[in-house]
Amino acid sequence: MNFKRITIEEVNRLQESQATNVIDIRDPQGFAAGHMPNAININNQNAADYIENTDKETPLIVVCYHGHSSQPAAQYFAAQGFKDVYSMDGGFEVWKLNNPVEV
Ligand SMILES: O=S(=O)([O-])[S-]
Repeated sequence: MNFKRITIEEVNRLQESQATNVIDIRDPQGFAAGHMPNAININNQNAADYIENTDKETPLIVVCYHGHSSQPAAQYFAAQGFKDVYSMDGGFEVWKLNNPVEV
């Protein structure tokens, strides 16, 4: 199973049309300073739990700073059985320019 790259515009459209899960793989400090609405900060400590307890049919959007490290992470989550996994191009650094940020 593979992941797809998605633009921020496509994320907005997807979230308008259906429920999604957003995971943010940045460091806790970066996450605490601001993140996408409803994003969950995922790290090596809580990833297994998240995988076990999350619906794999719901599209999963993986976010990092710039959209680079989210790609191997998205690949990993796809390999864990998530059906529809996206790596967000541009990452949070581009998201925050024009989109809501939650703290
Ligand atoms: O690798 S990254 O800078 O996109 S987090």
